[in-house]
Amino acid sequence: MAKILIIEDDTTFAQLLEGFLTKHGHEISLATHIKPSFKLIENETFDLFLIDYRLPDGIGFDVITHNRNLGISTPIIIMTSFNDVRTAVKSMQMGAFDYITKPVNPDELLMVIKNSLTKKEPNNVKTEVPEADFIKGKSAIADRLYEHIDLVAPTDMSVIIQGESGTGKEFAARTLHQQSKRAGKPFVAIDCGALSKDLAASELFGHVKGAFTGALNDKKGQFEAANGGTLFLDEVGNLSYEVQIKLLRALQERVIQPLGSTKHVAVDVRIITATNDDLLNSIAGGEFREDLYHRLNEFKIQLPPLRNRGSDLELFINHFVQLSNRDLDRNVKSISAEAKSLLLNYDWPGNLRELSNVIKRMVLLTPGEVAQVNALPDEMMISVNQQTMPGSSSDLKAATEQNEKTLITETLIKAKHNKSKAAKMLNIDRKTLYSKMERYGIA
Ligand SMILES: Nc1ncnc2c1ncn2[C@@H]1O[C@H](COP(=O)(O)OP(=O)(O)OP(=O)(O)O)[C@@H](O)[C@H]1O
Repeated sequence: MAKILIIEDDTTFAQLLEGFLTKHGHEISLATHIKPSFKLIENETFDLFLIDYRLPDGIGFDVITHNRNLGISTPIIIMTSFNDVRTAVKSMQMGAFDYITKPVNPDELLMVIKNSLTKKEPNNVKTEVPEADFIKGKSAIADRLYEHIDLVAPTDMSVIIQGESGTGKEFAARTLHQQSKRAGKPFVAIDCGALSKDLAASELFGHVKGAFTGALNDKKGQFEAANGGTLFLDEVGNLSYEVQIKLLRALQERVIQPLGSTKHVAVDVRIITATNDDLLNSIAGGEFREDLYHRLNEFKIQLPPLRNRGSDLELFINHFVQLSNRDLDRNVKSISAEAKSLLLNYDWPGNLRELSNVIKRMVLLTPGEVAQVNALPDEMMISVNQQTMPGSSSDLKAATEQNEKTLITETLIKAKHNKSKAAKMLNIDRKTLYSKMERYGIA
């Protein structure tokens, strides 16, 4: 049983969730707005937060930031409409545990809650995933990527891994460590996006008792924990300017000074950093120190977005189906042509993380051996159709075709892919619907 705070302004839906989760043994508190929820969060201890992305007085991110500043590392699940997925993936960078798209599927919700409760680690220290759960891919772009990794791994060079959210930067960092002389020593991964400004220095460099209010005992920092090994700083661009100065010093002088201590501790740590953004923009904006950037950027690895990985997409789909079969005790052996076509044509803004979530959901919703298109989020189809719309806005024929295509897609969704029903709703016969679907490439 877990104590869960739901922040959702749609009260009917919130009560539905409350009833459902109470029935599954959880204890639920409800809030409809962000501000009053802060009071609850400060006064009570929860095991999990389930938060709507759009709320009347803010967005789900505000709660993430609030918790981070208070040093609260309770997992957060963001509930978002599919249209907000692009921004929701950002919540992952900020330390939210997971997201789930609306309309919320009850089985999926239970699965996501179970995952986040079992992996309840402080969200700034990342949990390790078994190596067998990863594959490298076979495309030319994957070959080039792993050539670079093989080349730089055995050296002691600092590496910046750049890539969109969910492209597998942490996996790349772990691979670098495993292929280095430091493999027998610790690999410590820190999510700088989930660290509050105040806690970042203490987390990295440690502190002595009494260094600040709340420092009740001496604490070793992650630099010391990683001694002899590799320290992976994810979202390094989020470190404050003061911590950047301390980090630069640690790298240049190979010593750290815990907060409140006069002692210097020698450390031998290889630094690998990751960033979603081009840090050069942050340098130009004065938020990131140029000297630190050059110290960190002895070698740069660019991770490609999933939409540019060509044939790897299909490999990843099959890989995630196998993992999901194992984890969810399912037996999905194939994917229908319609569903496959959607998966291959969608542009995956949340990259491997989004793909893994969508496949997990698909497998969960497939009791038999063949996954069908209705196990995929409906909005994926709309998004794919919008991406492939032809013509410019001044081309009347193309515009009419676009409207027709969108209308057909949306009606098919409303009719739960029953084509006879969809044809009736569109006031055309089934044959015409089939020929139009074929013409517009609607799966
Ligand atoms: N090569 C891979 N094979 C299989 N799964 C992978 C691979 N790389 C990443 N993943 C999966 O994709 C998800 C995102 O990976 P990861 O956390 O490494 O991405 P990231 O780029 O560090 O994300 P962020 O920018 O949000 O920190 C994880 O669930 C991970 O298990």
